[in-house]
Amino acid sequence: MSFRWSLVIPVKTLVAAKTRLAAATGPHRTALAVAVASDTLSAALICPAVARVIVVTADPAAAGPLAALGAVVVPDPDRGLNTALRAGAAHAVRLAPGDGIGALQADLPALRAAELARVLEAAADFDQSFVADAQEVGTTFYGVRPGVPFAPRFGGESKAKHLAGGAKELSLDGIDSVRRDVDTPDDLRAALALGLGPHTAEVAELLGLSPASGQAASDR
Ligand SMILES: Nc1nc2c(ncn2[C@@H]2O[C@H](COP(=O)(O)OP(=O)(O)OP(=O)(O)O)[C@@H](O)[C@H]2O)c(=O)[nH]1
Ligand SMILES: C=C(OP(=O)(O)O)C(=O)O
Repeated sequence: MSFRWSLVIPVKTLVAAKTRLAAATGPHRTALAVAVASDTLSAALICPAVARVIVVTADPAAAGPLAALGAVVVPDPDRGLNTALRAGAAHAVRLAPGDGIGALQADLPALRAAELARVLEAAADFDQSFVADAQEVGTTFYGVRPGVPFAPRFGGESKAKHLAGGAKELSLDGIDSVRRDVDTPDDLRAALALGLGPHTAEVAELLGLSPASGQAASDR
């Protein structure tokens, strides 16, 4: 691969985040949202093909811990997910016009750097590409090669939208952790089975879901 990547991770204002997990998480809902984003970010940052991670958020309670882990934080224009992603991508172009730009969902708590590396290597061969989520309905990664217009179509049935937009679906074996987004209690259990990162494992233990057995992203 002749270029590296800027990854943009969108993080919704915490008061509105992870509502489908509200009943299962009670007072720990916002902690879970930050933990899941922290594990996603940490795994991305140790991937050699990733030059930087740009978090787009309007929430200081998310921005603080994610900046401390190494993210560049960009303010959210607060006009929805794809606008937030485009704001992050515009910043990425200013910082490093010669790098690819990827959007990565924030809710991949089992993400393994080696699996993300395989996705980025494959993405380098296409102008626009994406990875469908584990349900085969949504999208967890959308990326463009350097200089290609960044046109994310996240939200709802976004796998079909990215296909319709001309992006190549990356159907690789062995990238379960990149596809395992967490929206529901069943998703959280599935991520637990793959191996949660340490931040999410700590919250999962508070929820009575697991022992604190999170592994560093480099070891998973
Ligand atoms: N910065 C930013 N991120 C967003 C916005 N809307 C959604 N996201 C992020 O996009 C991803 C998918 O979001 P959703 O599935 O809509 O929301 P969620 O908080 O994960 O879950 P629910 O509340 O259960 O829908 C998550 O990583 C969110 O943090 C937005 O307006 N701005
Ligand atoms: C916004 C999306 O994800 P989620 O499943 O988290 O709603 C999407 O897949 O486009």
